Amino acid sequence: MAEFFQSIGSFFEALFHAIGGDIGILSSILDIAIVAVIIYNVIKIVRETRAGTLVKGMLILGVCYVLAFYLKLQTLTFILDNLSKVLVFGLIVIFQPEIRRALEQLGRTRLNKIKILGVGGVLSEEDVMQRVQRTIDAVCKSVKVLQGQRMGALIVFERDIKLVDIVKTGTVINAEASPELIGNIFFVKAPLHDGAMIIRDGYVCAAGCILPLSQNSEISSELGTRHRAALGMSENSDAVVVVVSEETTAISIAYKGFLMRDVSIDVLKETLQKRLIHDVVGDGTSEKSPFWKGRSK
Ligand SMILES: Nc1ncnc2c1ncn2[C@@H]1O[C@H](COP(=O)(O)OP(=O)(O)OP(=O)(O)O)[C@@H](O)[C@H]1O
Repeated sequence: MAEFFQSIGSFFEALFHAIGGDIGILSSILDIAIVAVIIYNVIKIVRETRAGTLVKGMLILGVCYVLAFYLKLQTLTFILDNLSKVLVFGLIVIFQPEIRRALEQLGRTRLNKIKILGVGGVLSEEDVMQRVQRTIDAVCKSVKVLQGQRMGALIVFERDIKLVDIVKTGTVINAEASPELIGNIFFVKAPLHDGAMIIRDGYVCAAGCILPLSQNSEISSELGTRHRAALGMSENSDAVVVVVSEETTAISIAYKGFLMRDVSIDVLKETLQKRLIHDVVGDGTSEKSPFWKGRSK
């Protein structure tokens, strides 16, 4: 295997020499570019996730370590030195969802998206997006009805990461979304009202599904297991999760480990369109999403 990579390396070296390039300069440029991309993404993750507070804590520990070292406080230096070794493993455990998501994002390519959209298959991208739009309309309409009847709901919009294990915990439906169907599923006496509904490519894929609960200790204590499950799902996948509170009728949206609480139907519709249509077709409007403004847990 090592020989194989060596021969590939030699091939590229010979190629660069053949085209008159300097491998040293080229590799330095490549090196700097890769490191810049890694640093940019780490800063992005720190800013967008709960890592921010932890990084501040680590910086404080780092400053303490430097001070202790230069002031020759041997016991404190010893403790902080050993703590830092344990901390590396602790961070891997704490950030397991973020690390997993980052690796999953890395493994996702434009090709995957093309396949998911069904280009080259039976449906065109436009057909799938029209169906997704109809589903968003149906969900928004039924959410309004559910609020009026004080009924809770938990709706997961699957995106690139397939939720096969989650679907298995519920009952497969595979039907076109309509306000009537969604209303029926979440009707309090209906057998599938407990748990989450999963929507895949604009179809109601399953209902009565069990989601992973978030272990985040920063979640507001007034939020119960429905909201915790929504947040947990968004921490462990790229899904957009909609919650309608049975108690307060408030609508919340969980995405990438953040919960935006008490949103209006208009914001719900806008966010779903941005995450499920604009993000997928890549028209560049997704970053203007209101989701990241005023996010909370
Ligand atoms: N792990 C889970 N996966 C899917 N659904 C869940 C899960 N845990 C709880 N639920 C749903 O949440 C309901 C309980 O909601 P609970 O009252 O505890 O939460 P809440 O966040 O306070 O919501 P609400 O504001 O609607 O009362 C359950 O009946 C079930 O339908």
